[in-house]
Amino acid sequence: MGPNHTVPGLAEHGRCQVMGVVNVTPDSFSDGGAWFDHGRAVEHGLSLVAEGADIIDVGGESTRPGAQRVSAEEELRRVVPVVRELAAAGVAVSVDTMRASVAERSVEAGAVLVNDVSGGLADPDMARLVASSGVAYVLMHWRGHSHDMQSRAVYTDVVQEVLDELRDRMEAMISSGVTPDQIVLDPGLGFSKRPEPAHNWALLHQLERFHELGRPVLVAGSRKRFLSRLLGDPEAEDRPFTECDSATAAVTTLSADRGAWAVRVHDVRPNADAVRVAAAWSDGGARL
Ligand SMILES: Nc1nc2ncc(COP(=O)(O)O)nc2c(=O)[nH]1
Repeated sequence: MGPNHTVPGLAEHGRCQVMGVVNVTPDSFSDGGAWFDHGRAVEHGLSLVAEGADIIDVGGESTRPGAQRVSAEEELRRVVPVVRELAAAGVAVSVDTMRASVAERSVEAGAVLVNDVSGGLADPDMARLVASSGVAYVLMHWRGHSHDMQSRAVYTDVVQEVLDELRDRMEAMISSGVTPDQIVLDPGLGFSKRPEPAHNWALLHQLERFHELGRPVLVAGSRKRFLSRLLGDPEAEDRPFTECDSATAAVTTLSADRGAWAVRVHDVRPNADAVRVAAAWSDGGARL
């Protein structure tokens, strides 16, 4: 197990944490828009906490490859009420947004973490908001919006280049007033990464190198194409995304064993079990 960091505003459990996903979108690639209604989204978030989620990640804009952007007004309409109700229920809520305006209103509504897949590149105002609010911040590796991000998936050494680009973004955020302890890093599995060559597997294979950056690492492989491709059989197409939850739990176990601070997953229960197995295995049951 690698380092367990403390992140301001987030409880520490002495183990890898589980971030449950609630996509308040009509077209989410991984759950088919099941939680587009606010009431259903809040219910789903509470049920994920009951299954063992430590954090609930609320997103209002699909980031799957090819997805079109939604307006700031629509994104605000989708996420802020859900953030507010979950936070009021005592849930640790993160908001999955690239927009400073959405992050700001979500923090006001009680979010304790801003999960920015663009690492501050999509909205120049994000650094100011994160610095002024002091909120914890997920800085993910990103090379452009969904509509053309795969055209940027060209690397000579994907692990070294993702590390270098994350370091550059972290330094940029810190020079804008963000303190290092606010920052959680994420290699951005599936974002400007190709299944062939296996960029995502190369990043997971060398996950421990991300500790070189001295910040907690979030791994978000849940139901992603590199898993459905792995599990597909040669002649047929990929395994359906919603049938990749066992593989996701395997990624969780291995990520936790290699010191991931948290995993971001859709199906919480098997992953909540996996992080507990990894913790008990790692310390020989000392904390049981
Ligand atoms: N930090 C972080 N956030 C994310 N949000 C959405 C998605 C897209 O997946 P989904 O829409 O199926 O949840 N992936 C990530 C990710 O890899 N890292």
